[in-house]
Amino acid sequence: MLEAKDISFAYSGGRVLYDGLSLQIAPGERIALCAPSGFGKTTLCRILAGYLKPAAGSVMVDGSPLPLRGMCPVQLIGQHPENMVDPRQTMDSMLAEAGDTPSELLSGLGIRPEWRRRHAHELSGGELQRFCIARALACAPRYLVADESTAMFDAVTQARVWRFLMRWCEKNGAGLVFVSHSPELIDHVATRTIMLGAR
Ligand SMILES: Nc1ncnc2c1ncn2[C@@H]1O[C@H](COP(=O)(O)OP(=O)(O)OP(=O)(O)O)[C@@H](O)[C@H]1O
Repeated sequence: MLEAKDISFAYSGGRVLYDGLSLQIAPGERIALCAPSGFGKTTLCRILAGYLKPAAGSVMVDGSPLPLRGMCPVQLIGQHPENMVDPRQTMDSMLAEAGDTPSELLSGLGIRPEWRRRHAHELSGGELQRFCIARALACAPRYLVADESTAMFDAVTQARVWRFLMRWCEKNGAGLVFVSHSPELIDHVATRTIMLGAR
């Protein structure tokens, strides 16, 4: 179980985004996080994956806090892949950090072999995002957090990537938390919806 317990958070000088927020995500669930723009969906995604520390409360996986180092069981796929990679690394060396990347991950995400020798600036946003997704999955996470992660793809690629992600989660018993502004996508993917700010 991925559990956020009594989370409170405000950016320095900003308003309180949550005060005592709790949620639980079971393995195999696919949760859509919904709220109007600016309510703190991205911030919550970053807290759930250990990128931001809440002012109060905790994030636990199966009763243990997220590890301070080593592979995190909650992997974040962000909105801006260029912020998630080291510009000095080729895609192959970036992937190597996650250990061996199974070839079916690369083929399933439509990654072409010739892209692997390139640096981030030599790829389109969508091509780079496929590597970020591959790296996240190669870490064998228990939970995936996808923050508007497919908005840069054309409709066909978006459908292909979601089909792949849903199958991967099902096969590996992983839970998924995702943010999207598309009601169609939420309808298609989510097993449950959480409204941020709902009382
Ligand atoms: N690093 C930061 N420092 C200060 N304030 C921030 C920072 N990042 C985000 N904010 C503010 O925190 C609030 C929540 O931002 P967040 O990106 O989490 O919202 P969101 O619900 O994901 O929005 P959107 O749907 O537009 O992507 C916003 O008002 C934003 O301006």
